[in-house]
Amino acid sequence: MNNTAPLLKASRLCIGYKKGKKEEKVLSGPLELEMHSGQLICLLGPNGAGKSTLIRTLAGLQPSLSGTVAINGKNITKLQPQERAKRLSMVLTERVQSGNLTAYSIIALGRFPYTNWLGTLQPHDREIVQLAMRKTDTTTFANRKLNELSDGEAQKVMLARALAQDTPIIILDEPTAHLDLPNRITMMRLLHQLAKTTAKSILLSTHDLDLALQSADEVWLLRSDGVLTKGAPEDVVLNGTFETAFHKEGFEFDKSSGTFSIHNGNGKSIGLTGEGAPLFWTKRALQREGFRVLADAAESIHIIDNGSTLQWKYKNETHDTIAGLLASLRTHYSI
Ligand SMILES: Nc1ncnc2c1ncn2[C@@H]1O[C@H](COP(=O)(O)OP(=O)(O)OP(=O)(O)O)[C@@H](O)[C@H]1O
Repeated sequence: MNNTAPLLKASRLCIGYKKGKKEEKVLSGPLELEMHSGQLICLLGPNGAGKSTLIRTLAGLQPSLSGTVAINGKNITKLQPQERAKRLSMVLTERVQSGNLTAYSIIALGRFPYTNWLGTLQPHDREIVQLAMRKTDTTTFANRKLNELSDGEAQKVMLARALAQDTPIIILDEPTAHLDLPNRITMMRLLHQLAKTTAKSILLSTHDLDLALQSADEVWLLRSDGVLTKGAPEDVVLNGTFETAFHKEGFEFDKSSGTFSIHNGNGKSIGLTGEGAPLFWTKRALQREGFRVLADAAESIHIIDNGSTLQWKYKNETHDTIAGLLASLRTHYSI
């Protein structure tokens, strides 16, 4: 429980679309949601569940079917655009049509709620823009035009713009979508640090389940049937809610490693004893071969770690490599 007043609060919120005059397509609700200072929240769910719809509704970019969204206790629909822009910034996945603007100009636009009608930047505004560029690693392409940047570079520019806007709430729709793995990790680490060090409240939607489980303070799991469950990442994994939200025939979620299995089982089970990295990687190899690694299996593999060497004992055989162990298992199990 968080006892501080929420920065953003949704009450009895129903999200979806109007189909004609009377009919509604309700995607989820009624929802009770809160975003608190210092929190990084990851919104997860399968394709089409309604993540973007929820994000747009919370940011006031699309109307709710019913219920309210309040920022600092004030209904978002009653906030003047400039007032709202000082409290909430938004990063969308789609590329903005920027004409010929440079990355710097786009990032500087983040200061618009604070500048005069001419958009003149004061030294203080320029400092914030520079800081946003340093944090997002966009300084090197500041003078390049946005439409000449890669999708990943453009995405970093849009985050820099949101940072320059310097709002207590930041909402991002799939900010890691176009990034390579190192940049995805950097982005999630940056957002996590921002929430902690600047007391911002950050909500993002993502399909990067592993990174979300590692970095979120809270996850919101939106299932295809519209049910939304909230909790600490570790709680939703251990109580099975996480697995249920992504349940699909032929997929298996391994709670001990926090990963989905991409391999079809061969119907056989095997036991495994060992520790640390050798245990983790041996289990991965066995799962790739289609084995279910179970504590009560009839036969077991034992990993012997002598400090400088590793060995895998199976029946009366000893193997020096995982490849050797797997070759032996294939022979024994005729797989
Ligand atoms: N303008 C619209 N009018 C009616 N239905 C819409 C509209 N936009 C989206 N939808 C539908 O709403 C549902 C949720 O879409 P949404 O984009 O919110 O899902 P999502 O969880 O963000 O999906 P993804 O992970 O694929 O990005 C989908 O069935 C989609 O077809």
